[in-house]
Amino acid sequence: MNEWNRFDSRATLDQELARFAAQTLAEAIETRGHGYLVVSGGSTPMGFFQTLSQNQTLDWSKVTVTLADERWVAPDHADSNEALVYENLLQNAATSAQFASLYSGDETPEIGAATLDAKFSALPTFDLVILGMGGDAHTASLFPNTPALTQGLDPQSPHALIAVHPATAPHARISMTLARLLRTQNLVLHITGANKSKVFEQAITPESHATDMPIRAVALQQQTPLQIYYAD
Ligand SMILES: O=C(O)[C@H](O)[C@@H](O)[C@H](O)[C@H](O)COP(=O)(O)O
Repeated sequence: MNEWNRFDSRATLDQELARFAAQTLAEAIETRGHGYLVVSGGSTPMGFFQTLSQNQTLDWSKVTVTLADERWVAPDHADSNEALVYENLLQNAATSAQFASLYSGDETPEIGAATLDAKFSALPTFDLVILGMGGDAHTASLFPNTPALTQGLDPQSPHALIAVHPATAPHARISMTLARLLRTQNLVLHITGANKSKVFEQAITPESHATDMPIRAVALQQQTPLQIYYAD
């Protein structure tokens, strides 16, 4: 179920992923009048964001962008994924896109998840979800060995959002559950560097467990085919 798309350079990867995203969103607008794109934070997607933001043929006013996860910080904080998306993706041609924030402003991500869960559960099937992965095999904010992981990886979870307190990364987080992330027409894992490729390969070996390597649950699920976009 995993299809690798390997590119010679990160620049080519960014261009091809931007082309795929734009084409997917254009088809969604054509068939149902609106496109839904879920992106991830971190450093990997910056070039992709900047490339996609320059696409002038897409009717961005009919696109909603949201995030797979968010750090529980105000949107003007340097570590906010929302800030990253505004500064790099919702620019140029893409300024007319709508953005659905995962940050409610509540004191904790637990309250935020409760506040926003109904809204994110009710969003239609996404057109494209683009995940990243950390060197510890977390994806979105589904971190290894966190109490919230059981619910986060439950394919039958009735929740779209959970609160996460990673022991190994800064900030409390809010994350989409795997169940919500998989309700998408297209699922992409965007990774760069030989180390991440090795981590992914290790996660899918029979000896690995999703509690230690959450990306395993994404890679081995049978609901939505996973496309891996990769460059060294
Ligand atoms: O908010 C976040 O941190 C992310 O959404 C997270 O899941 C990210 O995708 C990976 O940690 C990869 O991050 P890098 O691209 O920085 O390696």
